[in-house]
Amino acid sequence: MNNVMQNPELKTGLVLPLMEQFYTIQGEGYYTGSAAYFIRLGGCDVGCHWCDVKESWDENLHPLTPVDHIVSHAQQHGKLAVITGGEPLMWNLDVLTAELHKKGIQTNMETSGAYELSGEWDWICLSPKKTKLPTQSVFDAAHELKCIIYNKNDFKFAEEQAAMVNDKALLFLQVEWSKRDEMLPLVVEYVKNNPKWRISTQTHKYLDIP
Ligand SMILES: C[S@@+](CC[C@H](N)C(=O)[O-])C[C@H]1O[C@@H](n2cnc3c(N)ncnc32)[C@H](O)[C@@H]1O
Ligand SMILES: Nc1nc2[nH]cc(C(=O)O)c2c(=O)[nH]1
Ligand code: SF4
Ligand SMILES: [Mg+2]
Repeated sequence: MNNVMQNPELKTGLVLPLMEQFYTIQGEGYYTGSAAYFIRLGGCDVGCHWCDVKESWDENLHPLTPVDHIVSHAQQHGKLAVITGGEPLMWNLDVLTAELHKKGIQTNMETSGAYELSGEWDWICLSPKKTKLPTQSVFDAAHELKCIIYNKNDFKFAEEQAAMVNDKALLFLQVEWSKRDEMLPLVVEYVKNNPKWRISTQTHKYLDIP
């Protein structure tokens, strides 16, 4: 076991490995266009080869930060927080989300769902990955399913994941950024033929904002 994992305060969720926090516009999914304070936690062992934030993967590189410190910054920037990573569900998020709620801040999360759910959430965006499938707890609680399309096989995977998620979840297809020129036309055709899906694009990358 590594250094970070041994910390008892991490188990209780009083500290979390913080990579960065920044105020920006949610670029993806249902909340696209909304101002949001992003809290990016370090640590991920899912291993997506196209991941756009590989610097997050090694949790030991990201300082264990008291939750009250994180929340005191969040409360200076609007009323919506997005917890992302890395894979945020590697950590106990009960304290972070309770403290954000105490300050009247909405709690949204971006997750692969690869770990059991913790935390109290107003909105969960589940983006399943083939290398480490979501747990049932996250399929049941997700508000949106956002499947990444890197190649043609990913449409089939997206349908399999849609069959697993709860009936209320909104369904989004998001093209993998480096394949956008090749795959976006296929995603457009797919959504026209299968209108239960919507398109999500990484609008922050087009806008050139964080
Ligand atoms: C960096 S991940 C962090 C949260 C969590 N680990 C997850 O995968 O949902 C945030 C979102 O970005 C998506 N994403 C990551 N790299 C991407 C890429 N190259 N193109 C499109 N979406 C990407 C993920 O699928 C996820 O929906
Ligand atoms: N603007 C902006 N929107 C985002 N939506 C999800 C992001 C993420 O990395 O989790 C992200 C991000 O990194 N930036
Ligand atoms: S699960 Fe999320 S953070 Fe982890 S490698 Fe995949 S996209 Fe990156
Ligand atoms: Mg991102």
